[in-house]
Amino acid sequence: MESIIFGVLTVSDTCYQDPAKDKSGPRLRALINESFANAQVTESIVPDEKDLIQQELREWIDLGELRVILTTGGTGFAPRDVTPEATKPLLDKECPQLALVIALESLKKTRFAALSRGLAGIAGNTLILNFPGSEKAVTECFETVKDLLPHALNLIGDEISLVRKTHAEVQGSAPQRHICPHKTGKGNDYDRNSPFPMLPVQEVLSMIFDTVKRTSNLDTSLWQLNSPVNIPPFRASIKDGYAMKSTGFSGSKRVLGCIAAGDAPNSSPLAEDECFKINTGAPLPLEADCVVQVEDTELLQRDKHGQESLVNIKVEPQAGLDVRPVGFDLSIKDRIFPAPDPSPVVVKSLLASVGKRLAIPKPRVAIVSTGSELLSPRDQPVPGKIFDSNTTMLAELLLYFGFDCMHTSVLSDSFKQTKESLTDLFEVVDFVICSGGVSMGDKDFVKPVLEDLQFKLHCGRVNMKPGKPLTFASRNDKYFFGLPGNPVSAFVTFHLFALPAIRWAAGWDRPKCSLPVVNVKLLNDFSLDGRPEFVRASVISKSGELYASVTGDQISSRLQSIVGADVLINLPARTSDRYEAKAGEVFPASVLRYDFISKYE
Ligand SMILES: Nc1nc2c(c(=O)[nH]1)N[C@H]1C(S)=C(S)[C@@H](COP(=O)(O)OP(=O)(O)OC[C@H]3O[C@@H](n4cnc5c(N)ncnc54)[C@H](O)[C@@H]3O)O[C@H]1N2
Ligand code: MOO
Ligand SMILES: [Mg+2]
Repeated sequence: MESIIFGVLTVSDTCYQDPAKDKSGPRLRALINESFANAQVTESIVPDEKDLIQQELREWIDLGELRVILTTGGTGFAPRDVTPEATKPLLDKECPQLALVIALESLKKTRFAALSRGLAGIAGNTLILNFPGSEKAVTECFETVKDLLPHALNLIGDEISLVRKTHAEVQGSAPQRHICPHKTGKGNDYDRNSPFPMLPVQEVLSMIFDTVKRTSNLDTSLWQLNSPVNIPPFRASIKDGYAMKSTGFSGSKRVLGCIAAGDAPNSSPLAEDECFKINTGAPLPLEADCVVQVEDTELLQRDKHGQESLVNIKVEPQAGLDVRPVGFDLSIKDRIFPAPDPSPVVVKSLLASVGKRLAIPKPRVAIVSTGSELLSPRDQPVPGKIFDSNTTMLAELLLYFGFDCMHTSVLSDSFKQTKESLTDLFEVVDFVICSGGVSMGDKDFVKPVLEDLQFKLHCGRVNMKPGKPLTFASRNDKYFFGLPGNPVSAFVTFHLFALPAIRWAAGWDRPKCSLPVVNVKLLNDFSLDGRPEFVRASVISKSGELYASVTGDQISSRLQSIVGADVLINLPARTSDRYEAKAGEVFPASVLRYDFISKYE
C-alpha cells in the first residue's frame, strides 16, 4: 500500500525550548495514525519566528514527498502569532473553503474559534493546514477535515480515476459507500483503504442490540403463569426421624411403622405415645404434626422381625417442627416465576417442578471457518497449511455458554463456495459465526459475499485490538458475525460481540448479555496501543484484591495467550500523554470464565 507522508509542525516558543511540553504535535500524530493505516508522520518543532517557520515548511514542500502538512500553533492574535503570515507566501493556491469548514465546526464548540486565523492552501503537491495550538483544538480540527483529505489529495495529485469515482459517488451515480474490489467486487484497484470506519466498541455493541431481534423464544405469558400444584403437595418431613403428635411428651413411644418418600399419606389413628419412623420428603401421617430428627432419639427395642418397635424421644415435640406445610415452597395459584429469567436451567426446571415441560428453542447457530490454509486437527501436517483452531474454539465457546452449535464447516477462500455455503446455511440457522476472510486481502471474500447476498453490513471495522476487522451484517432476522481469522481476534470478538448478540436473541436482559466486568490491579507494566486493547490476563486474589498478570505476548495469532486467561483487561488507547499502563494501576476487566480467579493468596 502506498503510504501518505504527513508533516506535523508544532509552532511554539515554549515547546521549542522544552519539547516535552508539546501535546498537540503528538496528538496529531496519533490521530493521523489512527485514521490512515498507510500514514507516515514527520514531526518538527519551531519557535514563533516567521523565518524559521517558513524555512521548515519550504524544506518539507521541496522534498516533494509530503502530501499534507499540519501546523499547530501561532494562529491567534498575539504579536508573536505569525504562522499564517509564514504560510501564505508559500502557497500556490489558497483553499478558503477548507479553512471555513474548520472555522464553522470549531465555532460550534467555542466562540473563541473566531480568534484563530489559520489558513488552508496548496503548495506544490502539498496541502497545508494551519491548526490552533491546543490539543483539544487540533483534535477537533483534524476530525473535521480527515474525511476530506483522501479526495483532496487525489485532486492535488491529479489521480484521475480516483477523482472520477469520488465524483460519481458524490453525485449519486455510484454506490455512496466507497467499496474496494477485493472486498465487494466493485470499485477499482486504486482503492487501498478500508471503506469501513473504525467504530468504537460500544457503538458496535449498541448497533448489534438495536439490530438483533430479541425473539425471546419464550412467550411472555410464561412469566404470568400460576402454579397448577402445591409444592410440596402434602405435609412433608424435612428430616429423617419420627413423626408424632406435639401434644404428647418426650419419652418412650411405640413405633407403628415406617413411612418412606413416595408412600401415600398414612391415615391410621395415632396416639400421643405412638410415632411413625419417617424419611425426609415423606408425607406426614394425617394425625401427626411434627417430626423429631433421629439424632434426638434413641432406639429402645426391636421386634422379632428386626423392626424398630420402641424409641426414646429425647426432646419435647413442638408443633410444626421439621414439617414443610403444603404449598410452602410454591403455593397453587402463585406465580411460578417471581421475575422473568430466560435461563433454560431456570425455566425448564421450574416448569418440571409443577409438572410441565417446555422445549425452549435456542438461537440456531452455525460456525464457519474460512481459509484455504486450514487443515483439520485430524489431518497430517502439509507444507503451507496450518491446523484449524477456530472451528473447535468457537464451537466449544458456544457450548460453554449454554448454546448449541448446529453446524460447523470449513471453507476455502473462494467467493463461490462462501456464497453457496452461506446461502444454504441461512436457510436453517439464525446466526452464522464465521472466522477469517474479513480483512484487506484479495482472498478476503466474506464482505463481498455478504453484499452479494443483500446483507446489510452494519460494521466492517472496530477500533479495538485484537479484532479490528470485525464484521457484523444482517438480512431480515438472519445475522452474520465475521470474526477476524487470527485465533485470538476470533476469541476476543466472540466474547465481546457474538455472545451478547446470541444471548440477546435468546431473551437475556441487555446488561446481562455482555461479560461481567470487575476491576483488577495490573501486575505488569504494559505499553498502550493506538487502539483500545483487550488484554488476556490471569487473575489472582490477594487479601481480597484482584491482581492481573498478562499472559505473555499478546499478538493476535498467539492462541497460547488464552491459556489461564481469566479476564480481558480493557486498556484504553494510547494518548499523547499516556503511553503506558503501569503496574499497580486499576482497570476494568471483562470476566471470561465463571471459575475466574486462578489463585487465592
Ligand atoms: N492490509 C491489511 N491487512 C490486515 C489488516 C489490515 O487492517 N490491513 N488487518 C489485520 C488484522 S488486525 C487481522 S485480525 C487480520 C484478520 O484477517 P482475516 O479476518 O481476513 O483472516 P485471514 O486473513 O483469513 O486470516 C488471518 C490469520 O489467521 C489465520 N487463521 C485464519 N483462520 C484460522 C483458523 N480457523 N484457525 C487458525 N488460524 C486461522 C490465518 O492463517 C492468518 O494467519 O488481518 C490482518 N491483515
Ligand atoms: O485486530 Mo487484529 O485482531 O489486531 O490482529
Ligand atoms: Mg485476510
